[in-house]
Amino acid sequence: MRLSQHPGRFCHGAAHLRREQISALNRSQIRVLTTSNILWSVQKTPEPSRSTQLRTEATTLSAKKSDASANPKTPVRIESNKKKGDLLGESIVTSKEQRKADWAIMKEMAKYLWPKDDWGTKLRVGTALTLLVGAKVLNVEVPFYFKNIVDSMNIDFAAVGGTAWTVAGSMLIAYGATRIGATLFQELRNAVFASVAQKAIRKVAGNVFDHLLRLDLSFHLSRQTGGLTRAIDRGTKGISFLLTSMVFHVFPTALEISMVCGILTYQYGFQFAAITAATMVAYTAFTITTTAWRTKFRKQANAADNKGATVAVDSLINYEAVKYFNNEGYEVARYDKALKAYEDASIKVTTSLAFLNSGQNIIFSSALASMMYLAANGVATGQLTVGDLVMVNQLVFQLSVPLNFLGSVYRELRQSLLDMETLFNLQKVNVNVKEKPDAKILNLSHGGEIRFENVTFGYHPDRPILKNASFTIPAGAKFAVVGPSGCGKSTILRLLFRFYDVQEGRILIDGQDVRDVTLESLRKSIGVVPQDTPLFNDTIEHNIRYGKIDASNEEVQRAAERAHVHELIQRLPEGYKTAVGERGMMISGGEKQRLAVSRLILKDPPLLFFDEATSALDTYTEQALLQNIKSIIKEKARTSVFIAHRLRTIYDSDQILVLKDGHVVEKGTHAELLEQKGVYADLWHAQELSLAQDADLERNLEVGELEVPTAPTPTDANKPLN
Ligand SMILES: Nc1ncnc2c1ncn2[C@@H]1O[C@H](COP(=O)(O)OP(=O)(O)OP(=O)(O)O)[C@@H](O)[C@H]1O
Repeated sequence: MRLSQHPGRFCHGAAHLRREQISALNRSQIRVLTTSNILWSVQKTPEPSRSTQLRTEATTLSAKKSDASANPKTPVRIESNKKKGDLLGESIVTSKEQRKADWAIMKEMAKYLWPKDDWGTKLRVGTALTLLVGAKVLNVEVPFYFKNIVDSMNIDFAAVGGTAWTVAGSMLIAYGATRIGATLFQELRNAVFASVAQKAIRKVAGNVFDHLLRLDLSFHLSRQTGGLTRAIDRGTKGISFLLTSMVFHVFPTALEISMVCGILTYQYGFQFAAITAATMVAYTAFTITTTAWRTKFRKQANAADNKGATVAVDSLINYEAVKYFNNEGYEVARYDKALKAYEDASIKVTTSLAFLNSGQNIIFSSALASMMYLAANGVATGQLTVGDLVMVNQLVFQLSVPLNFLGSVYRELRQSLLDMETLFNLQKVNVNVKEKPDAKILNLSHGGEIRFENVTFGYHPDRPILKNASFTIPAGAKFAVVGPSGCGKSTILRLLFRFYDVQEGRILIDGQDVRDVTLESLRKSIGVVPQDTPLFNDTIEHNIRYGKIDASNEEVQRAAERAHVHELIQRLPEGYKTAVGERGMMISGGEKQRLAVSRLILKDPPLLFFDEATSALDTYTEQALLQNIKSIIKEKARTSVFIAHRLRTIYDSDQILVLKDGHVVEKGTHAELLEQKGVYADLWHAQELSLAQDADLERNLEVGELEVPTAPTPTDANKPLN
């Protein structure tokens, strides 16, 4: 059972909780509730304490997402001069820019067609081209045989005697064989070329994925997963089309048109060739201009498609939040809005396609009719035979296939280029946190002392989170960071891990600036148990082993034992093979935290960070796990940093740092801080008081009916509660 996050609502409602309702709560929940209300009032922050917040990752994720996306200054830089919306193909750019981008993509793709040092691919492309020329030559021969068959049949069979076979037999065989040959060559060509396109797809998709994983956290926090995956999907499909069309459509159609024009000129004079050439020019010009006009509808459809996918994925990821607030109708309406936009754009795409098809057909049919008129005239004047008339018809008609193709190819080509542009733009997103070319391997020979020197940092320049913060975490010490929610505790870890770089000051580990060492050695040295454990939609075993991919089953089990989760896993019907669900939604928050500790144990790093690592555990499991964490820290004298709201979990630290409003306000041991009677002392007393109350509450629960005390108001935060 979860309770209201709102302190005000809680104090109002809790007073009226009846005995049976209270009994239904588990005791640790009651304790957490009272503690958090006191904390809230002591800190005087408008936010409820983290302990009472719904701990669904979904809520956190969406909150951070909206936070990041709401701010236009999200630190994502894109090299191109277009807006961020371009990433998903949403903004309309000028045709000149578009052409430049198209050419860049074509050039890039040409590298995959003729890759340096890859003789296998070159051989395949060469063979495919030879087969293609063969198929086209055979194709152009078909009308010749047809003409000869018609001419040889143009006799009086009754007078001459014999059959069609004796008269036109060889021509019929040649006609059939040429047609079969052309088809075989074409299919063989497709088979030979298939691996070239597939290899290119694999390579580009792999590069994009690799780049995405290297991008900054800030990019991923502001990403729209649904739209992104859709764009990648379309982009990779576009690669295959672009490569195929570059080799099989543009080049061969040009070849076929030239051959037909040549034959017509040679056989029947320039008039025929002139009509063919004029038709080609008109056809191509019409296709290009109409397609350019239609492109904007396609872009709109793409943007709406991405939006729809984003809304759908976001709603499904946040399924629990949707249910908590009965917002199914709202989500469906949001999705429907995107679908409606897609519907409108798609209708425009289809109607404009009808216009394009009709125009192409009118141009082509007019040309065919004119040629037929010229040929019929020739037959009437005795200059041409009926076979010639048929041949002209067939030659020109045969052109309609590649031409029609060319029209749709151009259309699809534009579409593919658009989709691929999104894909290629993703590869251009800049990584802000870069490794220096001369970066060194982090050397921890001094035991892992961490020093923040005058560090100023804000996710957005106008809202600093840490302000000139300086402190030292001694090597091998147990160090704690406390302070009100949102004061920047987790930010310390993100900076140390170099998810972000500081704006001023520097962070040193054993005297080395984190910006001067390789990212790999830095991140390898730091182990983190985060607030919200990211889990893969796989088995428990896979998720634990993620700390050390090559760990043996025994190592995995040993890590689980030390994290106090082994027994629990064994009780599950499928044990270590139990699936945890998407983002670990099928296991509890406490189980997730223990899996995170198991991972950390397997990773075995020298510097440890625990960001509210035990906040979701009951007191008993928390104490047991903390004991084990202590032994892990001690066994190699590791530097460890604990971020905690519950001061009882960190009071025995070698040093405690109190942060407030981005400043270090106090530091010292527990005893020293109590002596100072400052923020820490207030928090400590408030929490102790609440624990005493919890004990009372638990005792009273055992003896009879009771009213839960209301939460204190901010003004009486330090007074004893009744
Ligand atoms: N990626 C981000 N982009 C913008 N602002 C952020 C981002 N991450 C955190 N913040 C903001 O920075 C501030 C400090 O965040 P941080 O997570 O360090 O707080 P915290 O002290 O660990 O809080 P808590 O105790 O609630 O975990 C918060 O106001 C938070 O909203």
